[in-house]
Amino acid sequence: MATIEVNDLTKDYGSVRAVDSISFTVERGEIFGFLGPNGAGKTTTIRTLLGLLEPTEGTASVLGADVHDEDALIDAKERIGYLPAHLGFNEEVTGKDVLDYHASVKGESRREELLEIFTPPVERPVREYSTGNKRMLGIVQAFMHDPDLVIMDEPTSGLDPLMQEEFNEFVRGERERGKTLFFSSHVLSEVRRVCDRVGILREGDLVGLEDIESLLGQGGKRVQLQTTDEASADLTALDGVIDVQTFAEGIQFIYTGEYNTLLRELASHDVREIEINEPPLEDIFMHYYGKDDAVESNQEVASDI
Ligand SMILES: Nc1ncnc2c1ncn2[C@@H]1O[C@H](COP(=O)(O)OP(=O)(O)OP(=O)(O)O)[C@@H](O)[C@H]1O
Repeated sequence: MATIEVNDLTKDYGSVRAVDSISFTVERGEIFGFLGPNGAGKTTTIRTLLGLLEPTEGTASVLGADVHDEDALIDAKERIGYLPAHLGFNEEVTGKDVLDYHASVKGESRREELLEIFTPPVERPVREYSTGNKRMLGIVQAFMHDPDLVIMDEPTSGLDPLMQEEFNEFVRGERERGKTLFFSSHVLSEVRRVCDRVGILREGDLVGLEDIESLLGQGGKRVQLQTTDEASADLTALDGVIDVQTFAEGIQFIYTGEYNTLLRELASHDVREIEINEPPLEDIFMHYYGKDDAVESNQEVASDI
């Protein structure tokens, strides 16, 4: 049985359809990224998986527990960690108090180990915490009972780049330990660094479900080169060349065609400088969001690459 199973899940808030009949599974040991711009339905899906919202239609299960079955879900939650997007800690108690309480309910076998990596000032009251400190406290809380599945909503928001990298490293280590991680993000580069598979959500619809490798593969390659005007004209006339941009020092385009054709064309010209690499994930993402939405999505989907 898959660690997470979602079948035709729909969630309405009154007349607003937040999630529209989505289906996917997450297998044990996977890191699954749930990607989409603001308002796509990520938080709604996550809260439904945790039994915090009732589905309007459809079913979902986590660690074999049906989300409609309250008792089964309570048992399953002992083996689940949750990091919400909005951390509603009691501001008056210390970080240590927060963790002590969590320990009494779920356990704390990894508490000290986690506090070596993520370092909220646990002796101070939460009201004095920065956003990043709160996030670190939330991460420690989510993982300290060594759960089999951890569900996280925008886990790195508020973390500085160094701590984000620590987090990515930690997440990769968890995969080695056979844990299953499900997290939402609108930061494409983050998903690219750590996920095995991604689900792409758009206005409540699951518009893509891909291995990260094939997601990157679909986007072609970005070619940047310095060459003669004649060569530039020949190259950009090839099938599969899109998004051509001309600069004083050369040209750049995305190539989705056959590699040998490109290489033959390149070999027949005088090429002074060339770089071929993956296109930015935003370009790949546009594939799912379509041209009409490109401008809007571009603004909503952040990337730090
Ligand atoms: N309590 C609510 N009542 C009414 N509509 C809601 C409620 N919560 C969310 N929505 C709507 O449901 C849709 C999905 O929201 P959701 O918070 O799940 O998206 P999201 O992908 O998590 O976005 P974000 O990245 O901004 O958190 C949005 O249109 C949102 O306005």
